[in-house]
Amino acid sequence: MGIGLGGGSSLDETSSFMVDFVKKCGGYAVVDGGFATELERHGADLNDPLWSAKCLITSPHLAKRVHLDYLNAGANIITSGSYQGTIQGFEAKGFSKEEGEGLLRKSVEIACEARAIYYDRCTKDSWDYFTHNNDQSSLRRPVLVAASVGSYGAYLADGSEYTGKYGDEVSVEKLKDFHRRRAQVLANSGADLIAFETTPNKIEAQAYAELIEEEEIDIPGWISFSSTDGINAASGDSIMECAAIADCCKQIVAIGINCTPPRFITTLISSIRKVSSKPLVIYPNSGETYDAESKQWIRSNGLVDEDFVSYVGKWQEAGASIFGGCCRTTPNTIRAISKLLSAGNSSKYNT
Ligand SMILES: C[S+](C)CC[C@H](N)C(=O)O
Ligand SMILES: N[C@@H](CCS)C(=O)O
Ligand SMILES: [Zn+2]
Repeated sequence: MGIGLGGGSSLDETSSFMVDFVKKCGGYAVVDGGFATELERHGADLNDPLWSAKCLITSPHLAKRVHLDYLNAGANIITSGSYQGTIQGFEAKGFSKEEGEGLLRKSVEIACEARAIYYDRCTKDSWDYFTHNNDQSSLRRPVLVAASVGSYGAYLADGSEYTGKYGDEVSVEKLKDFHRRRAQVLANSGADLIAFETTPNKIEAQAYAELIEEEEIDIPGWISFSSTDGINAASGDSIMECAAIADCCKQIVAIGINCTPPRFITTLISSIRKVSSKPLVIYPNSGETYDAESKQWIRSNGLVDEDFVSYVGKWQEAGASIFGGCCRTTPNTIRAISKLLSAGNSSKYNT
């Protein structure tokens, strides 16, 4: 059972959802890292139009394992394997619409099962600890399951989530039609929130915001944007204009930047802060660049986990409160982020 608001929650409850969750987690929350990256580390071949969503068909056990890896590393929010899983994409593989919808639901079920396993272990561990130490300090962390929605560009599987250049024929209406059914299915899947990830442009943010209102999507969500220059969204649209669209939507409870090099994040946070006071979720990639043709990441500089983690304090100072990693980050990254933030928290309480 999740700790989400569930259907029929009031707008007031929704608007404070993420603020309350972050408070409950101790003033910051940790998101998981690269789902696809960790699947690959376990041997999955994701060279496929469905990319990480391929595992929903071929290796659901691995998906559960990856969620558990991230929970064990300290994540408070895990994102489902539905990023590049679309009903259209499943149909192209020969599945029926109903089967495609079933695979989307399954992505959330797998994440919920991982959370249940994690909770069970925590209960057992803390009971063992309590009986031996008379201390309840190892009680379980709060965990949300976020249903991932990748952009239209992700579905195109040509890397256009990093360009946002969809062509003149792609309108807000067309994007709404593209995303409609998946958003409805995921909103009713048992997820606590929807994560609209790696959004490269303004029209897609507009499409999400309108869809949420029109379809009465009644679970909270976040919209996070990609950037390739640290100033604008990936398409070149102003990040402030993109964030302002997300800010106007009541169901959107956090705004973010993901799958963007760490070195670009601080300036983007400052820009978003000019137009929104909603919680900010930051989960950059490793700093490498994605080559859509070979489906490989190309190393652009020598960033390693430790370098990534050294930025986190600056992002917190700039006003973000939810931190994690995206592509090419691993449970080690998430473990290091968790450690750093909890050390910061205990030093606050000790001074
Ligand atoms: C976030 S990107 C690395 C996902 C994969 C991309 N949409 C592709 O299919 O090439
Ligand atoms: N969370 C996604 C990637 C977003 S860019 C995944 O790893 O499947
Ligand atoms: Zn990513």
